[in-house]
Amino acid sequence: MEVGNDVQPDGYVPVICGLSRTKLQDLERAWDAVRHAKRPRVHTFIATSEIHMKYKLRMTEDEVVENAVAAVKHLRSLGCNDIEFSPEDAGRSDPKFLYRILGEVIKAGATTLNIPDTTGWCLPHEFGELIAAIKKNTPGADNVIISTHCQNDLGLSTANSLAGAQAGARQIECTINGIGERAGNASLEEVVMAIKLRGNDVMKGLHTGIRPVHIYPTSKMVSDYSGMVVQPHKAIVGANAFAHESGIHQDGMLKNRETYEIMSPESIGLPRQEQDRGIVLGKHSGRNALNSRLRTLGYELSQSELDDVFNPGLTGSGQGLGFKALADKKKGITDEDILALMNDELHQPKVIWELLDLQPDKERQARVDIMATVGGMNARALASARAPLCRRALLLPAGRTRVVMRVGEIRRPEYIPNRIDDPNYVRIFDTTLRDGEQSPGATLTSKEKLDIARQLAKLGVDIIEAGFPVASPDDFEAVSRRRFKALADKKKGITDEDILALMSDELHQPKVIWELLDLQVVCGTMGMPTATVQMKGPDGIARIGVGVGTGPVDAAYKAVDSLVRVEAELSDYSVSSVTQGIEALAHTRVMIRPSGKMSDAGYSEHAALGTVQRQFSGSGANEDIVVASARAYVSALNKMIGWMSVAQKVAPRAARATASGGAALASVENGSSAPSAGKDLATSSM
Ligand SMILES: CC(=O)SCCNC(=O)CCNC(=O)[C@H](O)C(C)(C)COP(=O)(O)OP(=O)(O)OC[C@H]1O[C@@H](n2cnc3c(N)ncnc32)[C@H](O)[C@@H]1OP(=O)(O)O
Ligand SMILES: CC(C)C(=O)C(=O)O
Repeated sequence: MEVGNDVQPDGYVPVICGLSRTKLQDLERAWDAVRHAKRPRVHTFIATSEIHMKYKLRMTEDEVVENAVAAVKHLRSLGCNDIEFSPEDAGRSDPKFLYRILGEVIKAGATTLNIPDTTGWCLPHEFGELIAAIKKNTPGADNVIISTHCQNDLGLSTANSLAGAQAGARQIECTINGIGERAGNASLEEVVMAIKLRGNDVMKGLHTGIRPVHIYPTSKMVSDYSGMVVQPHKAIVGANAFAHESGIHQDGMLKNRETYEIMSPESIGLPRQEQDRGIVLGKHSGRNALNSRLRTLGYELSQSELDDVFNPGLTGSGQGLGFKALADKKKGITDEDILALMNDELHQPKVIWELLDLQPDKERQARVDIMATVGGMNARALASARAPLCRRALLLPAGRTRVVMRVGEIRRPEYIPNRIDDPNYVRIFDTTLRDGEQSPGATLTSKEKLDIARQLAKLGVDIIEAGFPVASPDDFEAVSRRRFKALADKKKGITDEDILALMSDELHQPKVIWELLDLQVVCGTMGMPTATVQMKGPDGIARIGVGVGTGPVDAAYKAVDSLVRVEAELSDYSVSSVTQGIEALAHTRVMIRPSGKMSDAGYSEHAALGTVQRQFSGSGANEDIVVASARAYVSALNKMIGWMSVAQKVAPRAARATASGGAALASVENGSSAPSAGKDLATSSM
């Protein structure tokens, strides 16, 4: 899908927007980046608070108004007729000055007025009053769209955005997972779901065009790509958002899920087994939750049997370890734990499914052939699961539920830059790719940005702010590549710059330069942890490397380093389990940066931090934590090598910076029979 040009069957195509200061050079670059989109928009801004004007801009009010008006007029003269203007730090600006500057930019041709609470200073009632006052006192405000852009410094960004919409704003700027500068931005998923659930009853019918079933996959993608982990208790998309730990809640959930859930996980694209109901068995669980899980596992217990399993100490049977005692010792009780608890002659399950055949295959999959008698009829099914989950596989057919996701009815009015025909429609303006990427530590490659933009289009966001084109060649490319195919179609002469941008596009894919084939680790209390890896290099030849480290992961990384031979420092490493239990899938994220002889390489400009060394993220998932860790590391190394090869080709500044890194690579190459990343840089940039 060519984001910004391909029209979806219902007529939807997102607006593609680029951000720009009021400087002519920025404006032209931004327009150049977006103008081939079907619906191009430029967003220009200048600060209006006393503190920003005096210390940052060193401009008077009159000069600020003059700059703003000139910028909007210049954009009009370039042919841009969808123009958004923001008075930066509006939340701390004098409202009277805001009415003045906003009135002037409307006269000059602005179509959307965005009101940023840049420092997250306002309380919800204040921000709502500010929006209402702007609508009331700004000449011409009735003929434009008023928008909100709320930062989260006091944790109020979602509340402020909603207060703004209730006061008349019809565009909300937000980011996926709420990522952004400092404490982040209003989170798209929170804003959208609040409007979806409460828009009708308490917000006078407000609604959006977002398709919520795409929320969870989008959140996951942004988190994986940016390396910004979502906190477990984050509203809507956090790992615990639909999990229930305590007995009273679990009991309620089993009786009716609306007792503790105001939306279903399926509605945001997170499938859940119906009979699970998000119940996490643990020390706070009660009998009802335990009994429900036992039934799912095939056990039908009488009340006294259940009491016995739940807490043998209480029933006086005193036989074995009960559920409560086990839960006290262990965080998170899995099906395997329960099966072990029940591994007692007294508690054999009723035979519902009978195992006929079990066949582990080469890919460590177990296939089971099972037979069931359901309602007097014989049924037979084949199921498979990864070894060692043979038992799980047995349970699959009984437990599987098909989750049907409904997109729901979307009422999206025709797109007119300064008008919304439906008075209650709120446009969703996503700024993940610009403001979100301003999160210190977040890095996104062009390919990742394009993937996210595609996902945002699936989600149905009205406007995608794709970047700040003047910031760097990378940012320009990230905005403009959304329409490159269309550019090639329309443009008669493709310039060198176009070709370089396209080339960097190809090279920017985190393509597999080095591939991890096999990994074996020996570790324990005796001796040194040692890892052996087999990897396929850029020349397609498989080689074996060995490393000794302080632990198994360190040893694996050293083994990878012995083959890849680029100098990288691990700046962050985290591991989380995707599912519960001993067989849980480990999900590992790493961040690396060039080091040693290459430490001069990979610099780029960051809005908040100035010149910063780029970091490269990678993630990997596997049942084996060391394999997951090695995959994440190799993926980050591939990204770093890919980025540096592009930097050498398309960005003169980066090329200077990478010169010493390149030399280091070349010297490695000379002394080694393995192909170095340097050789790959040379060949892949041809
Ligand atoms: C609230 C926000 O999120 S705003 C968006 C923040 N995003 C970014 O900054 C994107 C990344 N930024 C960059 O790459 C760089 O800062 C650039 C390319 C935009 C500018 O780089 P430089 O020209 O080297 O300027 P630098 O960043 O050092 O300083 C900013 C300059 O812009 C001026 N400026 C800031 N905002 C504006 C504005 N809206 N309109 C005009 N000038 C502005 C500042 O006063 C300062 O001017 P000075 O150099 O005369 O003192
Ligand atoms: C550019 C503006 C809208 C901004 O990001 C802010 O003020 O926070």
